[in-house]
Amino acid sequence: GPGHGHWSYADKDEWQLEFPFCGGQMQSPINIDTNSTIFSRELQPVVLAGYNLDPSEQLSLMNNGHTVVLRLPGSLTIASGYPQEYRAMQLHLHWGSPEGPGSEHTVDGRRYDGEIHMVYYNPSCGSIKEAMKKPGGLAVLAAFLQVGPEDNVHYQPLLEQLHEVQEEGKETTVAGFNIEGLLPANLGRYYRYSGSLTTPPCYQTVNWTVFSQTVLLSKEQISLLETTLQGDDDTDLQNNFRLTQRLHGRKVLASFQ
Ligand SMILES: NS(=O)(=O)c1c(F)c(F)c(SCCc2ccc(C(=O)O)cc2)c(F)c1NC1CCCCCCC1
Ligand SMILES: [Zn+2]
Repeated sequence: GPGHGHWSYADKDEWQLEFPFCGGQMQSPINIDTNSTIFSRELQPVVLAGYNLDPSEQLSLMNNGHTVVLRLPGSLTIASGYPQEYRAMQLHLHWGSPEGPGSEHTVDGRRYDGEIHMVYYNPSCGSIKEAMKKPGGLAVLAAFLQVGPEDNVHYQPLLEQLHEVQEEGKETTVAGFNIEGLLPANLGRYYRYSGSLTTPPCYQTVNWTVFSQTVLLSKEQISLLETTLQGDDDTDLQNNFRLTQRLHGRKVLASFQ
């Protein structure tokens, strides 16, 4: 609850008492109504640079009580798809439970099993702390996770370490791997809109990209994500998604017709 700066997905209606931006008019996530999106030929395919990390590189993986976060080197950049330069900060996941799906964005009212967020900052906005408070200071590449017929080998380096960070606050390291493999193959078909962090402090400074093509993981991999981690006071870390927010007149662009 409000007052001591700590928040949970259980009291998401009270976030705005403590974090005023959470009650703003440019909040995320949103439902993407595919009949209302506007095609924009300016939206070029997203091109990523520097993502095939050498196994000698050690990345921090941490359970921060709200999600599992993989810290990313700033050498990972978005080379195209945005007019500004963006450098990677971290990636994290959102998921549901064995009882139901847990993506943050929805498409035509459909919630997917999970969602990956790769978070970037615009270095011309200064430090990360300054960038996250400036419009366009942050960019998030989002992709939906969906149950498919077989294991997704690209997710194994992450998922096989989850048991090492089962408790809140636990941290481990993951050897460098091909981070781009965590995203869909087709980075040319996406939705773009201006929104916010989906967690307090809900800064309205995020340039969102939501890929149309989903990422397929096996049922066992999705189940591992849903049943391994613990949040506060040893409760299962599940359903770590915020409900969709009103557009308040915002337009959602599409890179495809
Ligand atoms: N979907 S999202 O991108 O808004 C998002 C979430 F939904 C998230 F739930 C999270 S995790 C909750 C926020 C948090 C808590 C602890 C720590 C820490 O101990 O270092 C850090 C962050 C989370 F970390 C993020 N992304 C973060 C937002 C907080 C800080 C801004 C820069 C990194 C992006
Ligand atoms: Zn997120």
